[in-house]
Amino acid sequence: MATLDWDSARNEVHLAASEAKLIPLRQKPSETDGATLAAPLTALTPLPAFDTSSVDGYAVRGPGPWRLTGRILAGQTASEIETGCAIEVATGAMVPRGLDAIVRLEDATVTGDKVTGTPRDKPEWRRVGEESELDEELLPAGTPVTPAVIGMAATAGYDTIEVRPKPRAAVLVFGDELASEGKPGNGRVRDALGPMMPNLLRRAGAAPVPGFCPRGPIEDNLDSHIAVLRAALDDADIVCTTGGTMHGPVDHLHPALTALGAKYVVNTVAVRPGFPMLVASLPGQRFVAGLPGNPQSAVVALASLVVPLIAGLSGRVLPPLPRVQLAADIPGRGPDTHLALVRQDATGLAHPLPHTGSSMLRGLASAVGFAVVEPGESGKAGQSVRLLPLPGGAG
Ligand SMILES: Nc1nc2c(c(=O)[nH]1)N[C@H]1C(S)=C(S)[C@@H](COP(=O)(O)OP(=O)(O)OC[C@H]3O[C@@H](n4cnc5c(N)ncnc54)[C@H](O)[C@@H]3O)O[C@H]1N2
Ligand code: MOO
Repeated sequence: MATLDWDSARNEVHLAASEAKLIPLRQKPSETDGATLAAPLTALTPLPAFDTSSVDGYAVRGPGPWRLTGRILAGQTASEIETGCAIEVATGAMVPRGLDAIVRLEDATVTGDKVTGTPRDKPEWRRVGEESELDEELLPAGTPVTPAVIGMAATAGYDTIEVRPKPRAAVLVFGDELASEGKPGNGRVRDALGPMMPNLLRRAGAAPVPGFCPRGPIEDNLDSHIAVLRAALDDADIVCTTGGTMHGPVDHLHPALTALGAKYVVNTVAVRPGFPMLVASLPGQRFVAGLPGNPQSAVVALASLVVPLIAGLSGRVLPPLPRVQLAADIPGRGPDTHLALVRQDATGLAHPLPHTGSSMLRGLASAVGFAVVEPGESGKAGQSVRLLPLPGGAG
């Protein structure tokens, strides 16, 4: 399979994942934070569902003074008000039919059962259907569920809503040279990706699979790779592997994928760093994302391909990329897209960071994301470019 340009690779992954969208579930709104609406949220009643007082005061009909005949508290039902009468109403209460105005508590004088006062110019109650008509679409399918969406669903009277869950993700770390504790040295490096990737995936909207987030370091032989991939694919929609994407003596990812019957969606991308990144689909609507071993390259691959994978499986659009203005020049990388680490200052200007080698994490740790320098171009100070956000990146 030929190397794809960076935008095509993202689109291909999003398309393949959209065709394998996760099956919707019905859940209580409060349990759906981070999921995605599988169907439009429509108004089950007009909103508000009844004319509702927006102040504490007196509903009145006809010219004053008015005779105080009753009280309606929030939660009670209201009938009609007669001419010449006043009914005390609380904020949030249903207003009586036929009212002309509401006189605020602080604008009213009550003497015995007589109410006088002057209503304000604007009506002091919310009209039925003011926010939405019955059956109006409040939010489209594909909307990410946030706490505000949960509140909207509850307000609209939903006991359950139909959502696609967060894709379940596993992380398999390959590399016999990796140590899980202690200081690096004597040919061994600390595993940076095992601790980092599950947290990045969580920030990117996936649900880490217990026991597989991370799993590793996995022994560098083909049988171990096949066995652990098979086990992870039982429980995960997305299995992210780190390392072994090349064809060195102990790089077993490609042969393992072949043994499992995987089909490449993307296999290498014209982007620097991170070009050996891949996404493959497996039977049962499962995906493997092969992230290169160099730590920054693995993160580039996650932001480039796994974020669209999560979006597609969730039934969301490919997240549009914001734009930033560059504070300084950034070199291009010939025919490849260059993803350059940047931090943003308080005015929003994007400053290129030092320590950008693909084996380094120092620049990444201060980055908001990657400035996208287009193929064949270089970035110029003052230029507006796309920003690939780093999930959970520095603010
Ligand atoms: N002959 C060639 N060799 C390499 C090329 C190339 O074009 N021709 N490209 C280099 C680039 S660029 C990358 S990126 C890597 C990708 O290699 P792999 O995905 O097979 O990764 P590994 O070889 O397993 O590891 C690469 C590097 O990263 C370190 N590593 C791996 N995992 C971790 C981890 N969890 N935490 C910290 N560091 C990790 C590993 O020790 C290696 O130094 O291929 C190049 N080679
Ligand atoms: O492509 Mo590598 O991922 O530059 O380090």
